[in-house]
Amino acid sequence: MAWRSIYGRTCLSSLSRCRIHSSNLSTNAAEASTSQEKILSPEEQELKDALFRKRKTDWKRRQGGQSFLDNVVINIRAGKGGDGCVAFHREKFKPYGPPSGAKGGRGGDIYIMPTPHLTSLSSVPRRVRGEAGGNGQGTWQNGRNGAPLVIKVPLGTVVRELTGDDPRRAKNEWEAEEETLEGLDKDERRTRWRERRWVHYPQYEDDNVQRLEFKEAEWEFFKAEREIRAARRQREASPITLDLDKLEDTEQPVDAPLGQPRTHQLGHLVASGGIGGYGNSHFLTMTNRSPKFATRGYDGERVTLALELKILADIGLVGMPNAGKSTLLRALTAGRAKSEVASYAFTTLNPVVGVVRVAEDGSFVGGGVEEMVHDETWVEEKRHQELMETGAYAGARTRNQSKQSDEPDVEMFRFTIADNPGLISQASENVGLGHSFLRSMERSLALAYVVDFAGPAPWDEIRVLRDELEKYKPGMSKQARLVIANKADLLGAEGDGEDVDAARLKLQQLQEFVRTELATNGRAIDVIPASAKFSQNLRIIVRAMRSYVEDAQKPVALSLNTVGVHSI
Ligand SMILES: Nc1nc2c(ncn2[C@@H]2O[C@H](COP(=O)(O)OP(=O)(O)OP(=O)(O)O)[C@@H](O)[C@H]2O)c(=O)[nH]1
Ligand SMILES: [Mg+2]
Repeated sequence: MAWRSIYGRTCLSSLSRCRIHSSNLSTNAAEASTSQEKILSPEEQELKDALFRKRKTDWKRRQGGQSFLDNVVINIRAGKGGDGCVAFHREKFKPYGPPSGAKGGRGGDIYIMPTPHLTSLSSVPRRVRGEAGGNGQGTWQNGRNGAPLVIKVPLGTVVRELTGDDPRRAKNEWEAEEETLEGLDKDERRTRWRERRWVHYPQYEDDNVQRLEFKEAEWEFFKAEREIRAARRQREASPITLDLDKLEDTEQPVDAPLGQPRTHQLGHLVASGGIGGYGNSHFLTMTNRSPKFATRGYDGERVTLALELKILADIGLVGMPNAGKSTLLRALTAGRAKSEVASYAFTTLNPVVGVVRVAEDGSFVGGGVEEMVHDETWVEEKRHQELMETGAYAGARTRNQSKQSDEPDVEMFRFTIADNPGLISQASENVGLGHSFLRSMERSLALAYVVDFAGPAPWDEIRVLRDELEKYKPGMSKQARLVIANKADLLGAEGDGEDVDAARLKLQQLQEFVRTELATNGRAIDVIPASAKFSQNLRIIVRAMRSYVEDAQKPVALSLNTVGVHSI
């Protein structure tokens, strides 16, 4: 403990030194930057911003999509079995009692279970060690079993066991033992092998190994171990793959230690604990009345699992950069989903999920205010800052206070919606941000194309998006149920009849394109003109999205009981 605290103090003091040092640095840097800002002309500033954004997107692209999703590799060791015991019963007037050494307990199993309370894999430990079984004791007392351990992961986690020569895989229990025996000659190997498997009565080891009974027991032990190894190899041939996107609330009986519940919600078994060793009473035979050896417990299974969290949003937004996906997400969630909005391409670098809460009358939280403008984030921040400085917020009501008037009273339904990075032509060849982020949408219940309706040919955008979805995964474009023609406010903005007619014609053209060229699973794709920025037509979008989610959830609810559970 002493060295720990000393170590801690040293670290802290050096840290605080660093902080002082860095704060000096930052003041200098701030001074430098203010002086630089003064010198930069607007064009230069713009160029600097553009370079910064380019660097940001390039960096993201170099990640190869790995940082879009939560990916972790965890190393699991189930508990070791407890050792058997060598003991003899002793009683008054009974100096040579029978062997009374009992069995060791079983090592704790490791389970994995999805839970709705987690949203990321950050809290999942990278190293998991199961509880070891207790050693057996004299007077026939078996060791206690190790308690099972449940690893909790967020709903929507995909679990894969790493096998073969994957460099991230840790050695399994047999390979680990083999490694310790490497380079030893035959006799030494045999001695080590015995040491790991047998417990001897004090000072009887040399005697034991000469005895015929021991040799016979060793041979039996060897045969049993061979079977265990074969079973393990067989298990490894079908690696664990689990798709944990459904909650499980079934209780399973457990072999828990005394004082713990007999049934537990465990989830899926991923590593079994080692079997406990036999006590010397197990080796009692007609010929060997006082066996002076017992076996040790087996190591628990060791597995390496790769966990990947797929963001499970009910609706995924797909669109080219700048189409207004992030603005739409903010508008639908009343600004609660903090997705950045700006007028340059690839503002959004990671998927962002928001929750849309719908009331019985079809209105949604935050959607009651028709005139609400969702502008670019920096513009909004600036506006807020100004209002703050002028004191306009002094009498403002809190969210809860304003709830009664602005928000629907009863939330009847909620669904999640994911804003994604922009998808562009040739994304499959790693242009733009690539298309690996589509993984997070693979399992969305429905996809919605978001296009810039004010652009010259919104149908071309849809064509590109559809092709890229198909290149990522054939058939994925059939998940699309909706086309949102965003920025409709820019058409017919002059208010004269001609403009409005032209906008109507364009909408008809778009609908015609969608009807004739987009493949569906026998369902019509809706086309809804809207303005995310000025919160127009959003209720219709929410109603449509709600119906897709309800449609998709019906068959899921029916097949809940038939979902295959992987057991090992
Ligand atoms: N006039 C108008 N402008 C909009 C509308 N929706 C979004 N915009 C503007 O379009 C620009 C891009 O919006 P974003 O929401 O960042 O677009 P995005 O699709 O998320 O872009 P990326 O994140 O780069 O893929 C911003 O300047 C928005 O203010 C709209 O309905 N009308
Ligand atoms: Mg965006």
